[in-house]
Amino acid sequence: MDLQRPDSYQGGAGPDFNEHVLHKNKVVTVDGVRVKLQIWDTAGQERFRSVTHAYYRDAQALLLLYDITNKSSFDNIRAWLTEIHEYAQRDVVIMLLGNKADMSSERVIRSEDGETLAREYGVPFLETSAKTGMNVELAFLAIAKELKYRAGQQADEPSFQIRDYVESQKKRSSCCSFV
Ligand SMILES: Nc1nc2c(ncn2[C@@H]2O[C@H](COP(=O)(O)OP(=O)(O)OP(=O)(O)O)[C@@H](O)[C@H]2O)c(=O)[nH]1
Repeated sequence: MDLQRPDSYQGGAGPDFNEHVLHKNKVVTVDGVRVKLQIWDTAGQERFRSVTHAYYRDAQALLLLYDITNKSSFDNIRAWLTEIHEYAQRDVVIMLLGNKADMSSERVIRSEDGETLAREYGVPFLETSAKTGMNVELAFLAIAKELKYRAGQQADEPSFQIRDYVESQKKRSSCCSFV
């Protein structure tokens, strides 16, 4: 399964474009099936928004990250969700991630605030740390499971609920960092 590069991308958006959109592939094994995710890491800055529209218009899934030590990054999430509703596919899989969970001494956004926001928009929520790896694999695995489920959905198959799956699997930074 691929998160495809948008058709509109012809490399013609100028040099800034490539500097601010990082592309990586990640292969996740879901129930014995290898799922290839094409990941586009778009810059969050306002001035690159016109570029990012093209990316999330064709995306199958979007991971929205804020930094738990940075209130404005959290406050910006609502604006991103509004943009997504305007430009992304109607059934795009969205996940909210509160990153830098390892930096508990500098935390300004409580885990509950992330959970409340995610609940309001009906999206799964995880706190992650790119530094320690906490919940990072889980985030990609949950997305891959959801996309694989959608691609091969059988009428008699029990439905996969990404929010329930994430809730059952997640590790909380407050209690289990030694696990
Ligand atoms: N401690 C800690 N540092 C992190 C974590 N994730 C990213 N960083 C650091 O935070 C800084 C910014 O990381 P970036 O990945 O460039 O952040 P970004 O939000 O993608 O930045 P833009 O793409 O410019 O919007 C870097 O110094 C990273 O090493 C994390 O989970 N924990």
